[in-house]
Amino acid sequence: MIDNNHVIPQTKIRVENFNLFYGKFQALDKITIDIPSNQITAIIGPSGCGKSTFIRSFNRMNELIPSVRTEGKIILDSKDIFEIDPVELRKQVGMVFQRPNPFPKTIFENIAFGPRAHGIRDHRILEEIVEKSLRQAALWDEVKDTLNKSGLALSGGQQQRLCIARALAVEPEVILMDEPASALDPIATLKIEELIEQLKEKYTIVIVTHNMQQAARASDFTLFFNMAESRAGYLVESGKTTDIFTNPKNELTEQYISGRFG
Ligand SMILES: Nc1ncnc2c1ncn2[C@@H]1O[C@H](COP(=O)(O)OP(=O)(O)OP(=O)(O)O)[C@@H](O)[C@H]1O
Repeated sequence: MIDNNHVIPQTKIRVENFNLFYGKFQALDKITIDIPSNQITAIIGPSGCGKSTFIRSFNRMNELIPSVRTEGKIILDSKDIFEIDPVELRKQVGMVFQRPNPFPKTIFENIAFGPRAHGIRDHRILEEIVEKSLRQAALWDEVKDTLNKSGLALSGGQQQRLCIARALAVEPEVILMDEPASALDPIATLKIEELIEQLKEKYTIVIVTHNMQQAARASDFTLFFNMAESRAGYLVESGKTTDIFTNPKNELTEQYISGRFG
């Protein structure tokens, strides 16, 4: 399909009328949005508006919290995620967190852990996966001679790329990133942004960020969330990142991106 001479990307995740409650508190209110395939979608909005809760819904991580209840649909390709086994779902929808969290194991074992848990035992195949994942995460050249060193001995930026490599090792389709560069210095941050740009060729990326420049620089689509008076998070506006940042339709979006609230 062609729209203003641009190809319209396919939908990877469709969210329909999605509500999420922590006990009696409603954290997400009637979210409906399509997340495009092989694109980078940034989620921005003031603290507490439900950005992390929203992306944690995509791989059902919120279900690990006992009080959580959801309503509505989340469809991955054509499958209802609530009908997919959560372990299988989390293989397809990987996650990278705010603080790099390598396992206290060697670099090799950090990457081999997931594939091994999914049944791959052959050491030669594991070696191939480790190399491929580290190459994709732009870390191979820096660690190829020290694969038996602890992942914790790497710098913060390297640790975060190790965590990205670990997520890639089980061949996900979607990678969720919750402020993946917020604990990193500007150079390590730019490396992560460059890496994310390369990864979208193969993966659908959804990234939460507080950093407006980062959203503007590094994403194709942007969703702006806000909080209602009840503190429930809702989607104010979504669209191409260039449109959201240059020509927002909603006054709240305009105020937020220009730093006038949040
Ligand atoms: N485990 C939980 N139990 C109860 N309430 C929670 C829980 N986790 C988050 N919340 C509440 O849900 C709301 C949304 O939180 P969430 O962390 O998703 O927001 P956020 O937009 O990602 O915030 P930030 O930008 O500060 O990280 C907040 O009011 C928060 O207090």
